[in-house]
Parts: sequence; structure tokens; C-alpha cells
Amino acid sequence: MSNSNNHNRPPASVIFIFGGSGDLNQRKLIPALYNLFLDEWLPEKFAVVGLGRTHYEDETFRGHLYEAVQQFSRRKGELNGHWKDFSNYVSYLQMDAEDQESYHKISERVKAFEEQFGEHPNVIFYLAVAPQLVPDIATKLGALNICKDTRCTRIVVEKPFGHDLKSAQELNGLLAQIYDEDQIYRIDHYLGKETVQNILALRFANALFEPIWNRNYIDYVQITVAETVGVEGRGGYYEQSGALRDMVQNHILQLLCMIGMEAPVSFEANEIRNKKVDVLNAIRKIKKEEVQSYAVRGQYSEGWMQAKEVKGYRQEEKVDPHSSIETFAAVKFYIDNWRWQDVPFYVRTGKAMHQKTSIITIQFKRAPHYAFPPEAADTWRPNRLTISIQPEMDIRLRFQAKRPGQTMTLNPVDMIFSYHDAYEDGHEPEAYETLLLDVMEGNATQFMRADQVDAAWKVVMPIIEAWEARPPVDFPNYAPGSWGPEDAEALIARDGHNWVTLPAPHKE
Ligand SMILES: NC(=O)C1=CN([C@@H]2O[C@H](COP(=O)(O)OP(=O)(O)OC[C@H]3O[C@@H](n4cnc5c(N)ncnc54)[C@H](OP(=O)(O)O)[C@@H]3O)[C@@H](O)[C@H]2O)C=CC1
Ligand SMILES: O=C1O[C@H](COP(=O)(O)O)[C@@H](O)[C@H](O)[C@H]1O
Repeated sequence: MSNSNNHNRPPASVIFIFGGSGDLNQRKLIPALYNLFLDEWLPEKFAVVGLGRTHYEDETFRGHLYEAVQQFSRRKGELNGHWKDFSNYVSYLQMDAEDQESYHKISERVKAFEEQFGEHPNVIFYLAVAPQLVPDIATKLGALNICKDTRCTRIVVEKPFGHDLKSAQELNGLLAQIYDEDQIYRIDHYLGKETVQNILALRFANALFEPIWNRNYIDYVQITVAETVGVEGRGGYYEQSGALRDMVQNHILQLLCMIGMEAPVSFEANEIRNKKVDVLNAIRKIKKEEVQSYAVRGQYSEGWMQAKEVKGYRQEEKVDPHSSIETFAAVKFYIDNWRWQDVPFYVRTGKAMHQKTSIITIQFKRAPHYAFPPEAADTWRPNRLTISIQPEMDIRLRFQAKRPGQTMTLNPVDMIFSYHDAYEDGHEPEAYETLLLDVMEGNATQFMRADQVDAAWKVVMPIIEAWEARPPVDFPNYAPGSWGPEDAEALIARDGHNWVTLPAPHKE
């Protein structure tokens, strides 16, 4: 396709995807690259090589990916004519990543691309494989000369990054022996979401919010990331993980950092990451003996959701029938610094919940003096900013208004910015599109630095350790289709608040 868009494409790049035959590649990575191709964001000189032990010829691999794009791409209707051109960039390399001998095939491919492109491309190794394989692959890649070329070689590491603080530190140590920090891209796909990136725009491109973005005006903050799906075939992975490791250590703490961080001086990657890591370091460490007062865990039982019978977590494939793994977690955090002292940050996440919704709520304090008669309103705390990340994509500012009529009756109303109304073309790139483009461009702003991963593990480790030391006696403790265990309601009700949810979107 010709480059009719007015933007610079990234330099020549070759992406080797370990896990080319796997789920992430077909569900997210290839659809993302295809969309970048359609939007003319791929480099002029580009190649993607899928790697795996499964046997594929290039053509059968492309056929497999074609079906995946048909199923998973947000632009599945745009395959005719374009797919053929895109698929010319795609090839497959059958190899066992545990066999050092086979790595020469990668060097040969890189050489062939150099000749084809007439220049040395960026060489990107995307490790879309089980976490246990990551250290081994990283080490074996390290033995290739190309990895020492800090100008152009990058490695992308998927989550989970380590299983706990110790293993994450070991992995960071290992990677640091082979790569410079700016060659390492630890991916957290939430950071690639449009609505998440917009938090920085909302906070730091407007003069309006910053003066009130602190403990003087904000009563509390809530972050909910609820999913209606259960673990659905990922029991093997989830049994080693649970909600805290799967969602809180990474995605939710990153959202919290974006709400909590100080204003950056520039958008340079390390500046943003410095500001975020400051927040992580300031989060009060929950003492093991106090975990019960600050954190709640849950596991879904069997039951019914939307008139369909659903399995309980313990009945899922590859799950221990007596599993103590949590599919729900709620935690109250505090950030000990000048901006946030004593402002609670309530976070919760769970599977098999009532509604798919990721929202951040900033609840402002009540007006200092209330001049209206008491009967004018039933809430004195009307000011609230709600950032809906998905599936709705909007920002709502709630304030008190006078209801038309002869009496002074007040009720809360919402001023709403909706992405779909404001940007009618409706082509928000998916997170992986943004992040893959960032890797090709060498922009690590939205990726985790080693110290961020480390600091995030330090925040959750006391909870993990306390929970592992004291197996739950009440699991399963919430019904699918609910909002989680009752104790999660109690966690926030003790402070006189409720979890905020928005009405489910109206479906035509
Ligand atoms: N799937 C998803 O939606 C998401 C996944 N992730 C993360 O991405 C990573 C991959 O997940 P997913 O794609 O679901 O996993 P899959 O099990 O679907 O894929 C694993 C891949 O690893 C390859 N592999 C395994 N052993 C070897 C080996 N010795 N040599 C070469 N290739 C090997 C497999 O290929 P073969 O069998 O052909 O050798 C396969 O392509 C995980 O870390 C996961 O946590 C993160 C977010 C979402
Ligand atoms: O990383 C993960 O995220 C997904 C949720 O991602 P989303 O973009 O659909 O919100 C979650 O289902 C999965 O368990 C977790 O590993």
C-alpha cells in the first residue's frame, strides 16, 4: 500500500515471535500488525517470523493466521485484497527454543533480511511463550552476536514478569547481563490502551484538574477491573497466578500510578517511569498481620450467569478441586506522600463478575459549606470524575444541578466526554498495535522498567505471603454474576463508602 498518511514510519524492522504458533500471536499480535499495515504504520522494509516447534510451511502458517485475523481482528471486514500484501511479510521458522544448536537459523534469517533490505534492520525478539521458557530463550539469544548490537536489537517480555519478587529480580538480573535496560521491553498491555494513555492527557494537558488533584479535594479513589469471563481453559496458568499476580501487581498498580504520579517534566520514557516508580515506592506496605483489614480475596462458585449455567473455578480444566487460588481481589492502598496522605485507593478485580467494566473513580470531597436547605439534595458529595476504560470509553464529571421547577431541588448530573461521539471514525488502535509500534520506534515510555516491576512486587508480596500462609476457609465465596464476596463490600463500607459501578451499556 502506498503511504498516503502523513506520518513517519519506523525504521526497517524484523520481528521474531517466539510462540508464533501460540494463542497470543493469533489473538493479538498478528491482528495488531495487520492493522498497523492497513494504517500504513509498518516500516517499508519489514518482516515478521513466527517461531515454534509445530510444523508449518510458510503458506500454511499464513493460512492459519488469516483465519485468526478473521476471528479476532477489529477490522476483520478488511481482508480482501490487503491480506495477500501483508502476508508477504510473514514467514515461519520451525525450531525448538530449548535447543541452542537451532539458534543459528535466526542469525541466518537476519543476514538474509539484511541483504534483502540493503541495511541492518531493528531485530526484535518477542517472547510470547510460557514464563518458564523466558530465561532460557533470553540466555540462548544472548549467545548470538546480534543481541550485543545495542543499536538495533530489542527483546519484548510478556507478563507475568516473574512469579514473585525473588524470581522477578532473578529474571531482571539475567536480562541485565545480556541486554542494556533500553533494549528490554516489559509489556503491560493496559498501558497501550487509548483510554489509559488519555489519563496523562487529562491530567497534564489541562490546567483545570491539577490544582484539585490532591488530598485537599479528593476523598478517595477507586479502581475496578471486572471481567465476566472465568478462567476458560487457562486453568493451568491461573493456578500459578490468581487475581493479585494476574491483574493487581501489573495492570491495576499501573493505573494507580497514572492517577497518583506527579507531573512529568517531559514525555521522555525515563521521566514518565521515574514519576510512576515514585508512586509505587510510596505505597504503604501492608503488614502481614494487617492484611485481613486491607485485602479481601474471593473465588467464584458454580452458578448461573445470564441464564447460562457456568462452572465454578474449582471445576475448571487443570484446576485443583480444592484450589485456594483467588479469582477476586480487593485491596485498600495508601500512598504516603504529600499529595495523597490519608486518601484511600480502593482497587478490586475479579473474574465471573456481574459486568465487564474497567473504571476509575475520583471522588471529591463535599463542598465546605452547604447553603441549601437540607431537603434540597440527598447527597452532599456529588462531585465525581469517572474514567471508563472499557468497554465504555468515556469520562464523566458529575456535579450537582438544580432540577427545573419552583423548588430548590438538586440532583447530580453528568457531563460526558465519549470517545465515540467525539472521534466518530471509531478507529481506536488496540493496545498491542500501539505497543508494537512503540517497540519498532524504540519508545519505551509505556513499558515497565526493571525497578517498576520490582517495586510493584514489593507492594503485593505481603498480601501474597499472608494469603499463602493462611489458606481460605470459605472458598468458593461468591456467585458468578455477582460483584464478588460480601467482605469486599464490607472493606469499603467500613469507611462509609460504596463501590461505584456504572449502569450496563444499553444494547440495541
Ligand atoms: N493468550 C493471551 O491472550 C495472553 C497471553 N499472555 C502471555 O503470553 C505468553 C504466551 O501465552 P499463550 O500464547 O497464551 O500460550 P500458548 O500456550 O498458546 O503458546 C505457547 C507458545 O510457546 C511455544 N513453545 C513452547 N515450547 C516451545 C519450545 N521449546 N520451542 C519453541 N516454541 C515453544 C508454543 O509453540 P509450539 O507448541 O509450536 O512449540 C506456542 O507457540 C504467556 O506468557 C502468557 O502469559 C499475556 C496476555 C494475554
Ligand atoms: O493480562 C490479562 O488481562 C486480561 C484482561 O485484559 P483486557 O484487556 O481484556 O481487560 C485478563 O483476562 C487476563 O487474565 C490477564 O492475564
